[in-house]
Amino acid sequence: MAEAKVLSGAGLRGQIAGQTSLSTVGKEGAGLTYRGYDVRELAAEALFEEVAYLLFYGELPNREQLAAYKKTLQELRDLPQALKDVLERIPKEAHPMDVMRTGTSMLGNLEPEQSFADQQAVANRLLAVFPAIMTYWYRFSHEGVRINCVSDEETLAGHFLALLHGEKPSELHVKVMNVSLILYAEHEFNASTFTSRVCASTLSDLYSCVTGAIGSLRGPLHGGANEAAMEMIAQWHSPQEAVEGILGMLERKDKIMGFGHAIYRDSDPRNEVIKVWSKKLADEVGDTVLYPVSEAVDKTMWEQKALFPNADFYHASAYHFMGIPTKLFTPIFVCSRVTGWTSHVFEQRAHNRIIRPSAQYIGVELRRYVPIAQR
Ligand SMILES: CC(=O)SCCNC(=O)CCNC(=O)[C@H](O)C(C)(C)COP(=O)(O)OP(=O)(O)OC[C@H]1O[C@@H](n2cnc3c(N)ncnc32)[C@H](O)[C@@H]1OP(=O)(O)O
Ligand SMILES: O=C([O-])CC(=O)C(=O)O
Repeated sequence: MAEAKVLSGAGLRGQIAGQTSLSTVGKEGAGLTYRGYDVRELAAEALFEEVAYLLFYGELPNREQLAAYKKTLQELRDLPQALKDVLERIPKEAHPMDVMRTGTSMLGNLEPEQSFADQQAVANRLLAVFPAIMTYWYRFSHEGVRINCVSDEETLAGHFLALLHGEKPSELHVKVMNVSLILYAEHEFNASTFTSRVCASTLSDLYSCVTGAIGSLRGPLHGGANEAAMEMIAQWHSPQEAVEGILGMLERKDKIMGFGHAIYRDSDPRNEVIKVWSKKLADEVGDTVLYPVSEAVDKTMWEQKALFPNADFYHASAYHFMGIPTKLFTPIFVCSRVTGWTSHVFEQRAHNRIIRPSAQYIGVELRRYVPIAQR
């Protein structure tokens, strides 16, 4: 047996667990890059579809390539009837992340990945269909409406908002959703991506890799934090109340959702971007509570714990200002991160060895079996 090193820290922190050419996270002076591009530049300039193409194919598309890729995705938006039937049977009280997980799994039964040669087609299908999975279930179970899963919207950002609200979204909202999808697209070996790579390393199919990743993203320490942050800030009616609330939570040693990070040490580069857009949306809706409350929490966390808002914190208020129900926040993360997950699966498959670390045994020493009558 190969000799294994015992790790000192929990959570595999600081261990290099594989290679990627997709992104860098927290690299000195670089913040967050996707295939060498600064995420802040991409968020300012690019379309989410361009970023998806970049992750999948390694380079930004030219005008023709982008037009063709957008068209491919547009043509894949509709849901098969059997999937609609399943979504109609999921109760209103279900968590939408469970709906996304079930939707992915059901599609994997209806349109299985026949061979790894199909992997890009499956990734495109999932990317194109997630907004409809989420909104078809949501609007059927909450409003009794069977929506048309196809829209005239050119981009995935606009398409999602159009399906959710049943009307053409404003330019500002499409822009912010596009930025949000770019910010969430890829993040190296985070928990959900690592889940997808572990699954891929057994040579499993792409739907299984994505289903596992959704389960992993669901938790409040990972993607679920945007929803948890919203629930937290929504309870305060003024910055003063928020400061008192946070101080009380810190006193009780509660985790403050939307703050801190496993890799970044003093800021999350995605935060500065979404914070600006959240402020613009606050001004648009004439908000005088939620944004000031968020800023008060931000300031107090820095003063008290030197903890900074991660990508999730100002996403909460930004999504809220766009009229998105809180329980749909984390599924939007899925709509974006599916690009990162599937790109990682492709990398894993291209240079695969089954991921199988060792454990340090801390249980009892070898002992003899005791017959049941003698116990
Ligand atoms: C898109 C994303 O997935 S970003 C992450 C989203 N998750 C959240 O926002 C949940 C809240 N944050 C957290 O739970 C953590 O910061 C994590 C899970 C993101 C990272 O966890 P770790 O890598 O273990 O954090 P780290 O090692 O920096 O923690 C250092 C100390 O700060 C504390 N701390 C870290 N984050 C927080 C927080 N949000 N609230 C209160 N205390 C915190 C830790 O408890 C730890 O204290 P200790 O040394 O007394 O145990
Ligand atoms: O990298 C992480 O641990 C979590 C994160 O920010 C992400 O997945 O976007």
